[in-house]
Amino acid sequence: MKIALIAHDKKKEDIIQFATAYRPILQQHELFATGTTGKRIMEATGLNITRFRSGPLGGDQQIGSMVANNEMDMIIFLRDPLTAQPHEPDVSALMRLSDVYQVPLATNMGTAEVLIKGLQEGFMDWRLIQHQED
Ligand SMILES: O=C(CO)COP(=O)(O)O
Repeated sequence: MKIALIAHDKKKEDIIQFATAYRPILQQHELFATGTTGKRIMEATGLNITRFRSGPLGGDQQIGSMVANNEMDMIIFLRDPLTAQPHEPDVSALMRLSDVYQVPLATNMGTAEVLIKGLQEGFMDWRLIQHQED
């Protein structure tokens, strides 16, 4: 599966903890991230991650483009709900596209844990069938 990992600045430590805790699961998949998030996770965990631009410079849009091409299976996006983001339209656009294409997207740690455990249990296997149809 192709999984995107994204976190706003105040959630970077949280996503590093998440990636560390679930490293054995994550390393079985193809990982993508926005620029700074990916760099921080790679440094902390050694996971192999394809990095896009930083969020404010278009990284969310690049991941959105993968969603629109049906090339992204899951998004973990730990958002900071208490800080205004200069690129809020890009953030909203990514969430909108995920809804358009039925791509599971977690915006907080609680949902992220459910998604990653569900992934391990095979709850995402429907995406494999969809890939075969493309
Ligand atoms: O701003 C972001 C998502 O909207 C994240 O970008 P960075 O990973 O580059 O900090």
